[in-house]
Amino acid sequence: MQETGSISIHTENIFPIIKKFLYSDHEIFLRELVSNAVDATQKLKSLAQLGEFKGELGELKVRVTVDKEARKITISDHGLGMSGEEIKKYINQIAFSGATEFVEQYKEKDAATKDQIIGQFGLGFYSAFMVAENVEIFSQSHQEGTEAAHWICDGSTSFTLESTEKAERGTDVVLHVAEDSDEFLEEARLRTILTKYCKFLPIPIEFEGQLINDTSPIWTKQPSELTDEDYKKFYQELYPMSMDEPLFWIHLNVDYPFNLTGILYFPKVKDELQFSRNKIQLYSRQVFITDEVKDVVPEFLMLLHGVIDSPDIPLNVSRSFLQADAAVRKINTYITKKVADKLNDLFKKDRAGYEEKWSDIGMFVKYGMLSDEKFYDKGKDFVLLKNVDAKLFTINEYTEHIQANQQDKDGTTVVLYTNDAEQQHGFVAAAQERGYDVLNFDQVLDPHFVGQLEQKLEKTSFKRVDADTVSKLIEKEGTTESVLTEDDQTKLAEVFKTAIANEAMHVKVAALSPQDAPVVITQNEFMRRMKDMQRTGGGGGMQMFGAFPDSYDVTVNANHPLTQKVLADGGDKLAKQAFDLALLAQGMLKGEALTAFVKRSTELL
Ligand SMILES: Nc1ncnc2c1ncn2[C@@H]1O[C@H](COP(=O)(O)OP(=O)(O)OP(=O)(O)O)[C@@H](O)[C@H]1O
Repeated sequence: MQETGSISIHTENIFPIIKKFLYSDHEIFLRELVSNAVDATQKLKSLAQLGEFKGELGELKVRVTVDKEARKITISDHGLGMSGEEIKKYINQIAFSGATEFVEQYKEKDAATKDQIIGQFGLGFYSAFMVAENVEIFSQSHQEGTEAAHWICDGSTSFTLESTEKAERGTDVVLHVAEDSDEFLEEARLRTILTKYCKFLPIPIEFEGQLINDTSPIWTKQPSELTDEDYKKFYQELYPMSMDEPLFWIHLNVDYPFNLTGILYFPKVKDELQFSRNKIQLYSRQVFITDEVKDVVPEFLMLLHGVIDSPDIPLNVSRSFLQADAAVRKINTYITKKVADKLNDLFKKDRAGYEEKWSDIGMFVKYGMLSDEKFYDKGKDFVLLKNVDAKLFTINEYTEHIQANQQDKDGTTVVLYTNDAEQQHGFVAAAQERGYDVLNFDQVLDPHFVGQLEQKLEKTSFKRVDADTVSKLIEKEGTTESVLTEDDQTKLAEVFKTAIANEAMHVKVAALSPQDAPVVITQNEFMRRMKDMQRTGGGGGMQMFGAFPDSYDVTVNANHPLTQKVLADGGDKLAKQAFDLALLAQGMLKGEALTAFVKRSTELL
């Protein structure tokens, strides 16, 4: 038999279009052809299992070889093969119409969407023409009594089909590599592509005599069959460059209402701003698709590593469509829930181990709570708050811990925190002396997290320890009486104002305990937060706060022996000294002012 013919498709010359537009992604031809070979092999295995194929299966390997001299790449399988009629049906019709459909969709899209389609659309068999000027198929069907067939085509709509001799069952696809695709004749290049896309395919893939893949990666197995070592080993396999072991992992496995398996690893995070290059890899039936999993994995979990395998993730559509896709949304929700359950489980079953890992997982948890309401609802039970003594509490435990001592006169629980325990040491110590507890909120996300907790927790407010003098941080019933008359207080304030001589420092005299410091410099919590937000790009209405210079409250303690001495003395030297001491305690005394202070101190001594 010999036949030449013309393939009937709607678009003439799809070949140049595909070749031109898919330039950046030519390498996927190999993924497509090897996947087809694997599919054909698996189909034959299924037929054998069903008893519909009774012959010898033999060794079911897919072989890829390259002959640089002859400019040939060959992909051979021992799968179910095709008869001449089947080639006409599956290749001439299905493969070509798939490519036509692609081009039609593609032509309508704008440039940005085009970029996204590339690499997500399985172009199938036709992608061979991105690198080959001629493609041949030699195929022997598994069905007894069929002649082997030989098909040749140059990507245009005409083809030749003839019968041939082929000893073994299965299909050889031979690519005659085009002039402009020399790179694909390099063994190293082909090996890299195979390793990228075919590393976990379910049928052995041999390239130039070497096995490329692990046919049963651990995500396809049951968790009960696996040990911790297996998970760690697989992590190494996924990220050979990674130095650290993962902290823990989640084995995903769901078959209804969508199909998904995979393993998500929690990595060790060295510092918060280090964004990892190890990304989650997305597979579809063990074929690598992409590591751009945005939209499939919730944003806050992008820091995780691992693999997700799902045939239900539509790969042939654009990004905007993906976001709206119901299956993708469900996958998102499922993953979020799984991660929350795992964390909750770790927390419940091994509190000590969980606390040990907290410095690494704290950021995920807080980020998750901030970005996802549902995650907040779960996370509030296992998020931990650390105090300055490095003790960890859940939110409930903490509220209970401070309730008795840190309620103000209106019954609001006041949570005190520091964002820099070193710098605010004086304030922290003063609060602790009062029996107050102080939390450490010194991570990048903490300002936002404080804001969120304040909104969510009833009758609770948050104050940074240096937001006010210790007696005012939590306002209780009953006030301390001043030992000074009102006249004296006004006089005292004047002395300090003159001594400080700075518009940004608002002096006020208050009756604090004699044990408190003589002078305390604070920045109002509200004003400070507004300015912080403005600095981190809060924008909008915050602009006006940013425009103000930093301003501070200087509280002079009327009941402290030193301030009484200042009043008796009348001069501003002592006042200046007391003010500078307060600045010094906060690390705000610098440069010339510091030199002047040291000089004055020596004189006073
Ligand atoms: N190595 C092969 N052995 C047997 N049949 C094959 C082989 N390669 C391709 N085919 C047949 O040709 C058809 C078309 O292949 P093509 O790769 O274009 O599309 P597909 O595999 O159906 O879908 P996809 O676009 O996801 O790759 C296949 O469905 C299959 O029936």
